[in-house]
Amino acid sequence: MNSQDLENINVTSFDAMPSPEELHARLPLSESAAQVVDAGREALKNILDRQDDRLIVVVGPCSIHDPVAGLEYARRLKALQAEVKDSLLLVMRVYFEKPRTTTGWKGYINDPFMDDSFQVDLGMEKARRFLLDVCELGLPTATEALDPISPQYLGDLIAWTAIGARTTESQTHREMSSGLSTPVGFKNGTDGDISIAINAILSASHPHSFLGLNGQGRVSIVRTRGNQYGHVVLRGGDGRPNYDTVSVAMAEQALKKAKLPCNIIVDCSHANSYKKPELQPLVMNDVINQVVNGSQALVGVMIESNLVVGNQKIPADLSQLIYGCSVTDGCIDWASTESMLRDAAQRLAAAKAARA
Ligand SMILES: O=C[C@H](O)[C@H](O)COP(=O)(O)O
Ligand SMILES: C=C(OP(=O)(O)O)C(=O)O
Repeated sequence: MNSQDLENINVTSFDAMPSPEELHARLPLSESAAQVVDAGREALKNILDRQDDRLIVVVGPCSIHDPVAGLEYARRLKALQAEVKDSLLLVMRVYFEKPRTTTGWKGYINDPFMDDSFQVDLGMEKARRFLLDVCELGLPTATEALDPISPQYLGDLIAWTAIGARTTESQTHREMSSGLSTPVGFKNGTDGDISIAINAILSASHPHSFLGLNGQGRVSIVRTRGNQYGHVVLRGGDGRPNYDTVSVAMAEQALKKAKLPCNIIVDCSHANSYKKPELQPLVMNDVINQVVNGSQALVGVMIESNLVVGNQKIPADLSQLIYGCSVTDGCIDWASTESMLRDAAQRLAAAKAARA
């Protein structure tokens, strides 16, 4: 017997990917996109450092599956940005990698044509093209980093990163976060446990050495500095919300006990709205009340929003897809998004004026 008889028994093939440098050469970062990414990251860090009193709003589709609809969404969000920019820092959710509870479509990178052809090489290229387009419109982007290799391909176009509820406890994701160039929001677990997010912030703030890929696509020992901009994202769990004042105060106490900055973002979707998109405005309203009433810990919100309300199953005949409607979690529609963001901006501006 030799190694070949014993290894990769359950692997059917290895198909080579272009290296991160090859993809960067094909779709280079433009000067205008670079300015947007850099300014977005700086603004996020300033909010986390309390040098900027605006609220972070990570808003956009649960997942990108149609770049045409995604860009239409981005254009609308960009127009709204001008109106609310004094109170809100808008960062568009551009999620390409979906962690599934069991199985399901795993996102635009994994299966860009939604036909189980899994053309990951094209998915990565299309994802990079889309991020470039959004940044060039003038919007900073947010994504979930699920695959630890993807940031080498896309990281220069991202301003904010989430580690999801299913991976916050994973050492691989904590190590990766320690080297990411963006602030990183760690979700509480699907069972509602926030201690794993706090442990993740602590772990990611330290240097790590681990296996990864360099720009040439060569397996490397990655040595990181540690990321000082980790924070908690409360998304509810175990069928219960955790955005209320008591839950936020408990999260704040836990952060203080761990000697970490008290920076909390509330995800208005997922278990905080029982996965019912129409409840997201109520969650957002509650968070704005808390901020207006003086909460020091709440620095942002996340909203799952699309052109059209709700979600749809991926049909066998893709021509039947509803334009602008999520194929993963349900989203609020554009009109509700606009009115939620305008309302929040007005209330925050009025509270600031009253304090002045
Ligand atoms: O935000 C997305 C979903 O909640 C997450 O990917 C899990 O989805 P699933 O339970 O439908 O697999
Ligand atoms: C998967 C997501 O969230 P969570 O990790 O909180 O389930 C998401 O925001 O798309």
